[in-house]
This record gives sequence, structure tokens and C-alpha cells, in this order.
Amino acid sequence: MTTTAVTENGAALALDRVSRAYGGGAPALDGVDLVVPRGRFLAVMGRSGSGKSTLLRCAAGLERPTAGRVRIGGTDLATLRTTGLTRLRRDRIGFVFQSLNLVSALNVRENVTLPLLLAGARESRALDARALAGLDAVGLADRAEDRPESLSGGQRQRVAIARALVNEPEVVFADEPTAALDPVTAAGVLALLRRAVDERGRTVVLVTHDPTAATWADEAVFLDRGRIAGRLDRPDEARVRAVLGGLGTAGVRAALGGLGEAGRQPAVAR
Ligand SMILES: Nc1ncnc2c1ncn2[C@@H]1O[C@H](COP(=O)(O)OP(=O)(O)OP(=O)(O)O)[C@@H](O)[C@H]1O
Repeated sequence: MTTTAVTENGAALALDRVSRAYGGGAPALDGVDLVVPRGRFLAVMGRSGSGKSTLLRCAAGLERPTAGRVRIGGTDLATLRTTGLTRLRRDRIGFVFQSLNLVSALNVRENVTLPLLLAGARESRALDARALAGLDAVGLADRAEDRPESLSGGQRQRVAIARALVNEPEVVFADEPTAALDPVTAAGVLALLRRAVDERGRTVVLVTHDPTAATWADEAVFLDRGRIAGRLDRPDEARVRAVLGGLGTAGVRAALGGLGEAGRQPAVAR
């Protein structure tokens, strides 16, 4: 995907000067502007404590920013009360977290069906068919009746992806979904997110420390002390490592400056 200046209109996700402070210290997020067009895979990177998870929680409506505006598909989250926000998360967002575990009392198929049931769907045969199609897409149709505990970590994350996609969400938020996986298994999980973007037009926001994981994205943004310090279009591992290594120093400019237009122009910008 080429670098484009994108307006907020029609974006899957738009953050407008979003800040989040906890107590009296430096803000965890400090005036972040970000627009993610539909059908884009975005990686959010940065050192530990740079604000990645805070950004994701604010963007996904799990936490309210202290300033600024978040919009999902044009809906301003600030206009929603708690129940409206819960409904939006349930109906329009998919989550894949490292620690957001599957419900152990339910089998794999039931876990994948859960978002549909919570959204009020009733026709159980149709739901099962959707869950099985989702499990088939992640290569786990044959494990549908098994308990999550009997699956490996990578298989569980694949179930989590099937569950996150089952209600065709506008945005999928993934927070370090591959952190506990070996590189080959991690690649399999990231390939599924990539396919959701390429084949189903989903929008994915992935928080990761891992430069290899970021190469699956169309674009990487780098946070430093709650601010966006840089962006890379079509990130490759060497450039990602160079930017990460330079964060907080003039080196980040050097790392981006040698990259031509793709490095200089905001790839997700207003
Ligand atoms: N609930 C909270 N209460 C107080 N401070 C918080 C809270 N959540 C985050 N912070 C602080 O905000 C800053 C950013 O944290 P955040 O978890 O967003 O960073 P991160 O980049 O995701 O880090 P990591 O890569 O280590 O997960 C940190 O200084 C952290 O201590």
C-alpha cells in the first residue's frame, strides 16, 4: 500500500489530539493524532512505557482519554455513555490480547460464538456455522468441540482471532498477541491478521515490541513518551530496528530521514 494523506472521513479509526494522564505525572499519551483508513494493518511500536497499550485502550473505548477525541467509523466515543460504549466494543470491535484468555468453561466453538450471542443473535445453527467457518479459516475446525486448555498457546491465539473476527468488526485491536509464541507460531498468527486485512478488508491495529511482527503491517507508528515520534510505510525489520534504536534521540530523525518520502511523509495523517 502506498503512502497517502488520508482524511478522517471514512476512516476506520481516528484519534484527534488524544491525551491520557494518570495522576500528576507525565501523560501516558500526549496529543496523539492518528488516522487509520479501512483495510489497513497498523503496527504501534515503542519502548516499554511509551504509551502503546494506553493508546490501544483509548482507541478501543476501554478507557476514556483525558483530552481529545476518538472516533470509530465516524462515531465519536465521547458521545457514548457506558452502555453505548460497551455495545460499540461488543458489536464493532474485535480484541486479541496476549492475556485475554478464552473462557475455559466453554469449548472452542462456543468461545467463538460468544460475541454473536452477546450481540443478541439467537439462531444457534447459523451461529455454529459462522463459528465453524471462522475456525476453519484459522485451521482449527477439527478442534471445535475441544476445551481451550487442550490447545497450544498458538492454537489458542488462533481461536482468539477467529473470535475477534466472527462479528465482522470494523477494527481489530491486538495487544502483543504473539509475545508468548515461538517465531514460527507467531508468524502463523500474524499471517491470519494479514489475511483478515487482505481478504476481508478488516482494519487491524497491532501493538508489538517485535520488529519482525511489525513487518506484517502496512505501516508502523512509533511512540516515545506518549507522542508519535515517527512513522514507516511498509516497515521492514532493518528500518524498524533503526527507528526503535533512535527513539528519544536525534537518531530517530536520521533513521527516518534516509528513507525518502515514505519515511518523511506521515503515512497515516491528517
Ligand atoms: N492504569 C494506570 N495507572 C497509572 N499509570 C499507568 C496506568 N497505565 C499506564 N500507566 C503509565 O502510563 C505509561 C504508559 O504505559 P503503557 O502501558 O501504555 O506503555 P506501553 O508502551 O504499552 O508499555 P509496555 O510495552 O511495557 O507494555 C507508563 O508510564 C505507565 O506506568
